[in-house]
Amino acid sequence: MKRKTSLISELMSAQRKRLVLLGGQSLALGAAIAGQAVLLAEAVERIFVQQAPLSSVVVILGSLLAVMAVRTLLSYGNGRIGLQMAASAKTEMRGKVLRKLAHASVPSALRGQTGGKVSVALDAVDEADSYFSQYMPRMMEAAVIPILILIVVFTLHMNSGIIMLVTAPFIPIFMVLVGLKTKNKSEEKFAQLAEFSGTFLDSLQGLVSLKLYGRAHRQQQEIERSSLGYRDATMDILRIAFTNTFMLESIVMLSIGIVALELALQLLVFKSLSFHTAFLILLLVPEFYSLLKNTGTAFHSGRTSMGAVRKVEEMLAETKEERAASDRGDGAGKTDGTGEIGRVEKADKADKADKADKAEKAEKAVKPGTAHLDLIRMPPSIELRDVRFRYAPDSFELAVGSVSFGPGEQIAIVGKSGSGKTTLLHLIAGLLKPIAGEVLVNGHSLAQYDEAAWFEHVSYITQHPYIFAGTFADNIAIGAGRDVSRAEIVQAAEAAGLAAVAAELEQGYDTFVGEGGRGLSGGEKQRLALARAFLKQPAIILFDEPTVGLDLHTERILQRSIAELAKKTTMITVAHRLYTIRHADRILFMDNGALLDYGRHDELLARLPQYAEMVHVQRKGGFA
Ligand SMILES: Nc1ncnc2c1ncn2[C@@H]1O[C@H](COP(=O)(O)OP(=O)(O)OP(=O)(O)O)[C@@H](O)[C@H]1O
Repeated sequence: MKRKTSLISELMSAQRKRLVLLGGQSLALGAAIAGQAVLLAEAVERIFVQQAPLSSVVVILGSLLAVMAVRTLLSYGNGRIGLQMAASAKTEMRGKVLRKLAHASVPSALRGQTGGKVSVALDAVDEADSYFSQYMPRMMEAAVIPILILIVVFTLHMNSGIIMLVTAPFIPIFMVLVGLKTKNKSEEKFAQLAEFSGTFLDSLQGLVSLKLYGRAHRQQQEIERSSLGYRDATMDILRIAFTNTFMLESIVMLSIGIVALELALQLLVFKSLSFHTAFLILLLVPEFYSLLKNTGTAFHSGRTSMGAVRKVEEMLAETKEERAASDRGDGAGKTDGTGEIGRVEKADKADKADKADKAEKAEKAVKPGTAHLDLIRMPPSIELRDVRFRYAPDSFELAVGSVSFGPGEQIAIVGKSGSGKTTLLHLIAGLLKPIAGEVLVNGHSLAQYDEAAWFEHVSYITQHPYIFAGTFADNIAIGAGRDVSRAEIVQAAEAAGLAAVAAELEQGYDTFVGEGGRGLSGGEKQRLALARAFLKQPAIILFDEPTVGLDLHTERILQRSIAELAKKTTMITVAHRLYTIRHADRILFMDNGALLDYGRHDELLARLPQYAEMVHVQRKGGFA
């Protein structure tokens, strides 16, 4: 049998008490099975062979009923323990998956299909059920009861014991052969299911675009292809399951037949066996094989489950690797540290030594995990020190030199599309980790801060804020991260210019918005994000200014709200409007991943031709 997955070992070791109980109950079950056969053989012998009166077997029949009841209770008990083990293992597994997904870095969260991840978190975890609810109890029973029956048979009649001993291994051997095949097929099935779920969800989310671009039919074919792949993988497993059952039944019937023939010969031809012994053995033999056969069936579902657990394990390992990579500062976790980055750093040896020296000093100054104490000085000073970042080894590289922002400064990041503005914003937010250099907050590396403590001070207003299915008020309240009163929500909404929007809603602040509720326009969504920020009162606001033109009225409301919010915060804006740019304390001009220059509007206008050109273009476009 293949080695168990380490996740299964981990989950099983948490269930030690239940396993011991299962072992104990299985032993008692074995004794009940043997006892039941002994009592039944005795009753039949007395009634039919010795022709004894019924009154003389009343005690035996009463005991038989009692043993049968105990046997039923013990079987039920084993099933219950199995279900309990499955429930707690699934809870643990799902918890692990959700924790990993929740703590994944931004690049790894964006990687892969959402539907595939959902399928692993829900379906694969559910499929793991039978490993604990069926496979483990049956395996435990198979490890104890058949041995007990064999001992009884050997003491009664050596030949029958030998036949059972010789034929029994065929069942586990067959199980292993089939099981190995099933596990591979099961892994294939889950890969197919994840692909199918991913394709389906992607198609649903992009349905409008697919229709507009006439790609709906192709996508339909794609869904059909992946659903057929899933069907075929499932059918393969079912085919193996049916063959498995047929083969097991055949082996069992043949083995029982051989033992019965041998008993008949000894009883009738050689007359070396009493009816009582022969009948008792004949009662025990089917129990013996049926246990092994049930184990075979459970083994099949156990292997299917292991394939599913393997999928969960892969997902957990993937996230672990990425975390390890991002902790090492490998950017998106794709670099191996010996590639181009290594070469660049070799060429820059002196600089690197200097940096290492500085990093060591910073390390000594602040022990990891204690740096959040320095988040008291808010808004903080932020410094970028030779920050470099890359999504993947051969992809776009961002390299900003050194620049620092004082507490409460208003920073605008400008540049052409694709120049790295959002990437820089994410690096400052700590959503991406630099592959070289560091982002310092209040003089300490951002990497040393407790992530949750840092995020408590940050609000990030993207161009497409997430609106979840809930009321308008709930969607604002999420910004606070604590219980807030209706008055506070209304105040935040008013500050963000949302009061009029709320007044127009059918049920005001209690109107359902988001999925399945009322939709919101782009401008309304951004104002909702601003309202969240008003509630949160962060020390740093990262703002991705809308590129699409808003109407003048909305634009004014937004500007007023942002100016109000900016009073007590460091605000870093990916700016597209000349108004924002001109009012910034400092403008960072990005070009193809490099920070070309920074300064105030008039300074850049005087010394950076690219900036002057951008301003000129914007003026012509009427953005000013
Ligand atoms: N998750 C990602 N994986 C790989 N490359 C990425 C990823 N996100 C962005 N990029 C690439 O990084 C470069 C910079 O992207 P970024 O979004 O920072 O630019 P930007 O200046 O904000 O652009 P825009 O103004 O159009 O939003 C682009 O070439 C983009 O293709």
